[in-house]
Amino acid sequence: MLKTLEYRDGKLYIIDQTKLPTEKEIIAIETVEECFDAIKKLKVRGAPAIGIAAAYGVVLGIKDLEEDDFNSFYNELKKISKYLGSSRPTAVNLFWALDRMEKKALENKYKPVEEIKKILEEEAISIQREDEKICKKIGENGIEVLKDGYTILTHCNAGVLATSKYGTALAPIYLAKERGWNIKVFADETRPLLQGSRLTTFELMEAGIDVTLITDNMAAMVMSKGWIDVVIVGCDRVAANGDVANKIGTYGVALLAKAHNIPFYVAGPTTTIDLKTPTGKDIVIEERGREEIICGFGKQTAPSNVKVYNPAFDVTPNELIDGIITEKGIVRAPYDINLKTIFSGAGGEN
Ligand SMILES: CSC[C@H]1O[C@H](OP(=O)(O)O)[C@H](O)[C@@H]1O
Repeated sequence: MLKTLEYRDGKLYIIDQTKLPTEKEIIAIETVEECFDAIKKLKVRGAPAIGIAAAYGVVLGIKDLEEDDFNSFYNELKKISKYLGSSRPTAVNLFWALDRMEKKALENKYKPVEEIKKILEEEAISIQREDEKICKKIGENGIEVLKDGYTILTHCNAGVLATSKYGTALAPIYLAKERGWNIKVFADETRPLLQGSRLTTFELMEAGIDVTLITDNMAAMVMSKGWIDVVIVGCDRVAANGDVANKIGTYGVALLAKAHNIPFYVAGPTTTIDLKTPTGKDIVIEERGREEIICGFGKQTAPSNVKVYNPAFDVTPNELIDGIITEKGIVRAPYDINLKTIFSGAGGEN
């Protein structure tokens, strides 16, 4: 299985996902600026992977700090955290990971700064290791919505490349394959950055899983033919009422699934659930550059001065979602109650 991120000898190694599928280039990230750039340019991407990378970004940013009193050190750490947090606004895992690193520093405020740096390095490693276990659990919980012989449609990439391992939406598919089930996948190409055609097809084929690439505007026809048994997608932020921000186009896929009576599931760790954000209307949607649409991957496909709107995410209202597959179980409606329940540790199928 691919390894999206690896921290060793004080450097963060990532697959540069902007080069996939034609080049599998591993790059070393040695500074917080390089980490910011990698997240901003989607060299590393996907909510959990962004959070893990940002945690290591804090480690890289503090390693050469010379402040030896806690308050000065902590002020610098907060600046580094704020800087990394300005890279992308929608995936809540980024902010969750940064908050966790800040809290860890505060918990150890009476220790020597050099010891705190070591503790924070260990905290970032823990975040990555925990994500591996969480994604495996999402796979185990998510397999409940699959059957041997099923065909799944997915959008964007919520696989290994978006996490530390296994993925979220793709985790149940990998587990089904391990169990010897006959599983097929239709992957939306997912314009404009083509995470589906560049990344999802790449990683599923590497794993020997039957995947068919379709353009985004084919999903309706494929569903109308009865070829899809279930839709599973990832998530970048789940609001307290169960509205979900995910890659642009997800909302349309959810509407199509409803129209064709196809179950629609979202998969993600509880670190992607944001109880502080009441509804999907309150989620900040990242808008990206015009060049991604009019000049995607090197070919100009529109007049250079055409007006462009390029939101990287959209929001799927909770009423279109049959369940949210987490490491603590599958959360179902009423989401405003049941999302709080899994945070109270009660967890499990609702
Ligand atoms: C497992 S989270 C994956 C999630 O993140 C992707 O966004 P991006 O490629 O812009 O980082 C997409 O929304 C996926 O569903």
